[in-house]
Amino acid sequence: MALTIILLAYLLLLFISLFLLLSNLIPSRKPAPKLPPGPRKLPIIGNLHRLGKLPHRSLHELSRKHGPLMFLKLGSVPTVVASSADAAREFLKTHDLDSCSRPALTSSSRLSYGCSDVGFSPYGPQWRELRKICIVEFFSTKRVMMFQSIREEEVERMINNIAAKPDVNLSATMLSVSNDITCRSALGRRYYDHDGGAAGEATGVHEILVETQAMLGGFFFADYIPALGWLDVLTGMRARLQKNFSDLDSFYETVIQEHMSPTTATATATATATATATGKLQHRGEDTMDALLRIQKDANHITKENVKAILMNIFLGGSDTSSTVVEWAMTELMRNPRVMKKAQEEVRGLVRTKGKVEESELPRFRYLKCVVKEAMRLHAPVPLLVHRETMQAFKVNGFDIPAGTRVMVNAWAIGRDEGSWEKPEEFNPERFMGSSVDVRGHDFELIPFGAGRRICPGMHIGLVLVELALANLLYAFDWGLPEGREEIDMEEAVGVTTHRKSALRLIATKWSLV
Ligand code: HEM
Repeated sequence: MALTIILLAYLLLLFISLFLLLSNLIPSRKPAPKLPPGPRKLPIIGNLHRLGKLPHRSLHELSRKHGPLMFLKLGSVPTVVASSADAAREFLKTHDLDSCSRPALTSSSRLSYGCSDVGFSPYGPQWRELRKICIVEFFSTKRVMMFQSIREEEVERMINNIAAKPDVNLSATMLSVSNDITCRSALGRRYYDHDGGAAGEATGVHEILVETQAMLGGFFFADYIPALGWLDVLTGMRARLQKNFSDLDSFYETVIQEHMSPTTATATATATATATATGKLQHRGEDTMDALLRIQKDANHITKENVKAILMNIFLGGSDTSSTVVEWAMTELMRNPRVMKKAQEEVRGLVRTKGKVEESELPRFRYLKCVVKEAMRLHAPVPLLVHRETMQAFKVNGFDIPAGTRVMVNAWAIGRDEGSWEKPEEFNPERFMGSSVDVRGHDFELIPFGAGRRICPGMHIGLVLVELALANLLYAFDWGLPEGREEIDMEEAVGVTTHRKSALRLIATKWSLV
């Protein structure tokens, strides 16, 4: 009996030893992923404290130490940052399909009716369908041509306003012009009062959009440490977001009602082209809003929320970005009189006594195009592009990029990368003369519009507006600083789009050939 017990105990021990041995040989857990290098993380917040006020600059500094492919933990969110052309190519081309979704952030989700739009929608059938609709109804060459007269009229109006009041807040003026053009193209008329504010300051829907920008660039705990999301209520951010959402929603409702009301319907049907002095009704056939409502009526699954969310994309994309490029281009031209003179000579030499620059002339301005590229290289308007999220795990340069990782491509840092650019801090448009490097998403050292599946669909509209506005500003006026000012500061404001911190105030002197 005792022998049997000893034998059983021995067999049990043998079994346990074998089990332990085998479980050691066959690891039950996957090996830890080999993540790209990055700074040391703190408990709970990870690397959140390293983002600073201007994340594109802080991340650029960090990438100097940790390399162009860097891994951070922002709160509990795994994040990879690409800061060179090669690293960007990996995410926007080689692994574009694996990394072309968008994270659902607090503000973008709310303002896009739960990601019912194009810009913040996750990758999938809904995004594909809405993007296609937008490309046909707003971004196609046909539509861009249709809106040409609106752009030319609004830029001419801007030039006349400046001639009347030569002490100009160019930042506000440009924002108003691009907002007016977007409103007239997409909604059929202007929607705010230009002259209500001082010195070109905007009022009405424009103010709402400024707040929208602040919300999209604002910090929400819920986006990084979900367990602390309740702090967003205490900081007042939730209430601000809700107020902004309600303001935008009432604006969309007004526009929709106007487009559905019989008077507007008649105006649209008869395709009137009445440009009134007040700019209150300026329909030119079907505008984008009419088209979206038509599609919504025909396709049951396109909701009113989809329509409103797409409008938000068009407004944000259309107003803020192009004006930022002109703002920084003029800033750099003021700091570089040689370049200013050369650009003015080109425009004035080709346009001569015509009195204004029209869109048909833009292809002839080779140097001006270089100025625009150089301004976008040094001042990428959306410095971290729009954040992406990986859908699959994949490898980059031997490092693991897990699924669900947030991807930030630092276009601002790439534009200043010594590996891609000679003397990157210098504003030197000549670097593009005779170079094939372009902004259209093929040359990863210059990607102000992003690249790959999510590339900006409004690139063509944006570029035309920037070139038209800049060419007219350079043609019509000589520019100086206000009295007592010797130089222009270069500080950037906080936000998704990087504007100047202080408005660009300049004095315009009318130029004429005779
Ligand atoms: C100079 C002008 C502009 C610049 C620099 C710019 C920049 C960008 C960037 C960087 C992205 C993100 C690309 C990515 O994720 O890879 C983007 C996306 C987008 N932009 Fe623009 N943009 C401009 C003009 C416009 C205009 C005029 C519109 C519309 C009227 C517009 C509408 C959009 C939309 C809807 C998206 C989202 C695309 C998607 O996620 O599929 N943009 N833009």
